[in-house]
Amino acid sequence: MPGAATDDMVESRRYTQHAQGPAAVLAIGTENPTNIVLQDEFAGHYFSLTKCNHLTELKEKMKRICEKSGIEKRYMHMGDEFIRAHPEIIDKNLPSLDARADIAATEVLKLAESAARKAIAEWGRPATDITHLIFSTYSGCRAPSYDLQLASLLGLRPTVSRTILSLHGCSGGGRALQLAKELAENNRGARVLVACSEVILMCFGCPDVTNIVGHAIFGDGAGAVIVGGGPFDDDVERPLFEMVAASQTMIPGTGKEIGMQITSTGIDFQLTMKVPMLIRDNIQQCLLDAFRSMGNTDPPNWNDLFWAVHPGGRAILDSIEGTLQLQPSKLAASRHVLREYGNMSGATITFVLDEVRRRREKEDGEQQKQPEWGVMLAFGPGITIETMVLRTPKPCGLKEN
Ligand SMILES: CC(C)(COP(=O)(O)OP(=O)(O)OC[C@H]1O[C@@H](n2cnc3c(N)ncnc32)[C@H](O)[C@@H]1OP(=O)(O)O)[C@@H](O)C(=O)NCCC(=O)NCCSC(=O)CC(=O)O
Repeated sequence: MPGAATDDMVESRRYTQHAQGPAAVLAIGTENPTNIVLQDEFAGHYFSLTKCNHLTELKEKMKRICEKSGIEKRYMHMGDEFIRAHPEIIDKNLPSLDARADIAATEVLKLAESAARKAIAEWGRPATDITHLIFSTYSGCRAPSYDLQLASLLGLRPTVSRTILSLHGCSGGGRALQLAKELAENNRGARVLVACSEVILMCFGCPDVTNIVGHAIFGDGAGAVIVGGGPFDDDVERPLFEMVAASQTMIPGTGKEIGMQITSTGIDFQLTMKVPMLIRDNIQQCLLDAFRSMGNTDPPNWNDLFWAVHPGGRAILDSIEGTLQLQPSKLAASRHVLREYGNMSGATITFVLDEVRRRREKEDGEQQKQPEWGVMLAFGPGITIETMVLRTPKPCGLKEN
């Protein structure tokens, strides 16, 4: 029977097990395959590769989409040789899930490992100090899965607490970072490795009108982030973004607007034309809710913030910029990532965070300081919007209290 002393012990343990202050991003690493696909050559290449040159109208539509995509290049593991070796990938009448899953098992892990090693090197502490691992991908088909394999490859401790997130699509990175924040803040000393790794191999196939936008914008990439709460090891750890408040919202009745389904012929996906408009119509409320959850009754001027927005597509960035009346520079990091890498689904947001901090460091050198407060936004099936309020940490020596 628990007595009073036991209650006190439990309460005191609950108190001492919390971190000091909000969790923070402590390091970021990214990786892509070496194979580059140029966007202005993509339509011709893709229709030849899939043997669909006879679909002339669709091919012309693909060219128009590529021109308007805001993308210059993407990275893709899969090339011509792979398709020649696996003709079932482009034949809807043949099962191809096994072949896809075999290759993905190697490539998803390889990209994640490289991104994670970069993040750990930047963090500066040994990999064995990682207490939690969250892995997000839409390419997982097996157990034990990528989380366990990555933990082994990196030499993490056997007690590392692992979680795998599956098929969250482009919101997977945002979700993983929110979970990492919760874990870091509720477990003093926790250091959470978030790894997001995506290869389009699982989805690649012949074009149709529902998937043509996806084939024109998705690419391969992996991002890794180390998240931890205070106290920090001031000799080594350098917080990059404080993760102040986070929330997830779904837009009711929009389950069919972004969809992914595993079939014997790979992942079928669709994106409807309503996606940019639905995000535009709901984004302001998500932001207001996020700031009100922190006790701010007056929302900030959106142009006083820095922005790390998942570049789901050029039209999504345009619609957010338009509805919030953002200055063009505000989404520059997101547009840069879209231009240089395309949409790498759940991994993309880690590239955007990396780009925001790179720009901040450059601007700080030039004395054009970025705003202290910012927002991270990611979108995925649901439609789900992941919102996180971020803050630039004060330089060492200027810390409050
Ligand atoms: C595709 C675009 C680059 C096209 O640019 P514009 O809209 O400016 O140009 P546009 O209106 O002339 O459209 C060019 C052609 O594309 C067609 N088109 C546009 N959107 C389409 C869609 N979703 N499905 C099929 N076709 C589409 C138009 O009808 C038009 O055909 P025609 O020329 O024949 O008239 C843009 O609409 C865009 O960025 N859309 C958002 C893409 C998106 O949904 N991303 C979310 C990814 S999912 C994600 O990030 C989360 C996740 O995966 O989980």
